[in-house]
Amino acid sequence: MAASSVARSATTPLPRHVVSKPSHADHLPKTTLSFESRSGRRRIVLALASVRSDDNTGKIDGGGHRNLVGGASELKSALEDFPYDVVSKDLRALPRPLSSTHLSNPVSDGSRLRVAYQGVRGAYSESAAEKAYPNCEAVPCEQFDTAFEAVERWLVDRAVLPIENSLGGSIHRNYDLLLRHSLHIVGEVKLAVRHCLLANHGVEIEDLKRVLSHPQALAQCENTLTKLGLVREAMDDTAGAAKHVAFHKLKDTGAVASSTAAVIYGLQILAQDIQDDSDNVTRFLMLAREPIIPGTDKPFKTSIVFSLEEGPGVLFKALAVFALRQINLTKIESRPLRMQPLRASDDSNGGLSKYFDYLFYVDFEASMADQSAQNALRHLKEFATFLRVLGSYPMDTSMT
Ligand SMILES: O=C(O)C(=O)C[C@]1(C(=O)O)C=C[C@@H](O)C=C1
Repeated sequence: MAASSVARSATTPLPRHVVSKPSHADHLPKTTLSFESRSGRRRIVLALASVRSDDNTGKIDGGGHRNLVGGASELKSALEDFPYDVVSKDLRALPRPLSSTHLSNPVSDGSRLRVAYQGVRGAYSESAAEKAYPNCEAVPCEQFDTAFEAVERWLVDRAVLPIENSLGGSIHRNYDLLLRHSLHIVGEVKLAVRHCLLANHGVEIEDLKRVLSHPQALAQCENTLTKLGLVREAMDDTAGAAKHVAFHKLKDTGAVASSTAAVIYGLQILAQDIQDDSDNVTRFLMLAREPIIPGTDKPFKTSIVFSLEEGPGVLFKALAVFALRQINLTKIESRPLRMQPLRASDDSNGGLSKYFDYLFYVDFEASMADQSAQNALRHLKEFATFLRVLGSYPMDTSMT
């Protein structure tokens, strides 16, 4: 927290109520009060237990609760309860993730490409954003939806979000959001994910009873965590789990996260490479407001989503449009058609059957600039009830 002070004036009264409650991912204490300087430049955030700011005498000093001058006694005692000293200066200086409430407040210095990712500093998604866009300004977002919205509202230029992992499988939420939003896939990036078991200094592996992490990360370390007999608890992201363990100085709880998160949050690494397979790779999508012009100068991939009529062999027919043209499919995923998950239809026995309705997401190895890809999609359109091209983009052919 900065050491400047903000005086209270008649025109800028202190807020009477709690400004925001932290989300599951925000492990700063229970309540956050924000104060803005009159110039609007400096924002001071006090994170407290529940406080009424009925102080009408003094000023709040941003240097910390020990410097609080002339404030309400309630505020003072609340600040005393707040475990301030568990947070290092660096930890407090970290950017707070964007939440949907921040989305009406655009900030940009206009210089570096701003790239949204889900999680807090030290998340694998941050590394993926930096790999996809070297020298970018990686912008943390609380949720996947927030990252989509941040691009749509021009708060950031791109988003980099996980879509599948070689051990844990698909990140279904992002498949659903791809359809709900109108962003374009402009690239992909693969990241080798090497998980560590982190804990506070002085804690031994035998002391641990629980472990916190992102559900995908917990799933990728299933064997190790089972062997250790640890109770798993889901958090919004791996680095958020590390931050929580550090902030609360937990002694019986570890986190599954990256070695970068260990450094940022001052934790020790109890075990390295704890994922079930050493080849653990997450594929991330690069998303933008505008599509890129597909080329043929390098290997391209195209991602589409479609739905089909109910009937024998329709999915076979849909996939055949690619096989007929020697186009290789790299991924197929089906998701419930949420607007209309069940369809009633006359069945051959004269009754009324109910079918689940699906959306099919397919990635294929061809550029939309290739005639064969255009022909395949024209063919598919003849019987698909819905078809959207999500993007045609250069393949990440690196080994990670
Ligand atoms: O929690 C993180 O650090 C993330 O970046 C999220 C995420 C995911 O959603 O799959 C990304 C990569 C790993 O597969 C584990 C977790």
